[in-house]
Amino acid sequence: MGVRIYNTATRQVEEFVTYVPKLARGYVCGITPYDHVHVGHGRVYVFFDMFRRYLEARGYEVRLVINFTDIDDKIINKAREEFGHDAYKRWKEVPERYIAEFFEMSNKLFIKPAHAYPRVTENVNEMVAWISTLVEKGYAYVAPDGSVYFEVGKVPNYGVLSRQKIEELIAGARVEPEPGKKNPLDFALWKSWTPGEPWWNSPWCPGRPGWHLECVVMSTKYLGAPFDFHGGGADLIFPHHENEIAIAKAYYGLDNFAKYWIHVGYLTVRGEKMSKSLGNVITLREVLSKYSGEALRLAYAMSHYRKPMEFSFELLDQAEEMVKTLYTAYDELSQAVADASDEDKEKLEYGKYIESFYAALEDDFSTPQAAQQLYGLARYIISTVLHRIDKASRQTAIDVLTQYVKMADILGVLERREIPKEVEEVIKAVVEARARLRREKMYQLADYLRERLAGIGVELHDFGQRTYYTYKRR
Ligand SMILES: Nc1ncnc2c1ncn2[C@@H]1O[C@H](COP(=O)(O)OP(=O)(O)OP(=O)(O)O)[C@@H](O)[C@H]1O
Ligand SMILES: [Zn+2]
Repeated sequence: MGVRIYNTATRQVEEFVTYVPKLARGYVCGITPYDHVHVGHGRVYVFFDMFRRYLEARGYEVRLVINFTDIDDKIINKAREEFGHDAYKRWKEVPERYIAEFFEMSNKLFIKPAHAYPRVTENVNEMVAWISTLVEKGYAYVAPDGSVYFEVGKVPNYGVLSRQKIEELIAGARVEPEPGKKNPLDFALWKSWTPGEPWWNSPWCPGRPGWHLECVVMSTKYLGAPFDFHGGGADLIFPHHENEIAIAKAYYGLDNFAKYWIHVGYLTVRGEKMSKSLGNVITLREVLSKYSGEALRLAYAMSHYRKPMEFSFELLDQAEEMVKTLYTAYDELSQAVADASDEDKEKLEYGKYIESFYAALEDDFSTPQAAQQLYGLARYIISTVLHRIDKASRQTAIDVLTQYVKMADILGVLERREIPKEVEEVIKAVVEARARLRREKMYQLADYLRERLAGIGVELHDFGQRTYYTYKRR
């Protein structure tokens, strides 16, 4: 079966078919780097990382672009708070700091690098060129102060994504009519300069680009138009993504410049969206100083991406325990392969976990079910495969291990499985020595070695004559 995914543009779960076979091009709206990245942001980027890994496992080449909105009112305000009068000179330190943190946390979360990370400030010339074209085509107008607005009423079907009519949008949106705007829903493509703010030159006035335009220009610059999928948090559907579609429609004449619109539900704290403005933020730095990246990934995976996810430390504790089990199954099975025999004397029933895992992901990327199957397979390995390893063929043992790792790699939850070679050699030597002591009934000494190993995070599990170890990753 093919991949099926919910498309906000059609409000349906659809077959995922890319424009170019086996090439998936996607853009995810990036952070506005004015403060610490939090667990809510993490949910979005981990989701798209899992989706990307899944597509890659299905043989796609994935070209993923994530931007940084590195100039914005929030950044300017933060710079003023921090630097006072020097903000004008030093404002760039704010985005630099939080972009660095974004990368640091992405690493800790084992998020694979994107194809490109364009920044607004590096693409202003292209943005100015786009605005000129939009003005020429009659979709944008220049206000008396030199700001340029996009005229929403000029594009047919404005509101396709959020499924609202212009009149309803005007009534519902908290958009203030601004001087210079023809219609309250019109939005700025170019914002005129205010004293003390960073500015760039343009044919209209010194100023800076507007958010919605920025994402259209950066996505199509790196992915062409149309491209396959565009995503972000559910709060971006309106007005951000609606306006992106309108701009691209005006510029290219394309009905929709992205085929699939994929939106991730909110991460909540006591039912409310985690967000700076609500003051209920838990930073990724805090969580990842106490929990592994794999535990947080697994915690995310346990909620369906479109549903709200209530954050809690209990959830993380549970996920960390599960990750430990995943590693136990991996470590022990890797060692057990050597004890398998030449032919299958008993049949192992592991296929159903694998089939259900992929079936779940094919059906609108149900990571909760997939995670359950992966965990189920880990437990099956520990409770059954390891005990019967001498009744399974080496081929079967290797197959279970390979399939298990492949599944884990889609969710990205066994990312630290490599044990340093020297450490592995030392552990093996001690385990062998202990086995000899046990054969010679020198149990006290054998137990002493077990304790010493436990001290460095190595746990031993005896299966009759055989002993397998697990290694605690740090
Ligand atoms: N609590 C959350 N749950 C899910 N996604 C979120 C959450 N908060 C932000 N996002 C998403 O993270 C991405 C980056 O968002 P951005 O930097 O604009 O943050 P934001 O929405 O302004 O966050 P905050 O309100 O905390 O400042 C966007 O796709 C946004 O939808
Ligand atoms: Zn965007």
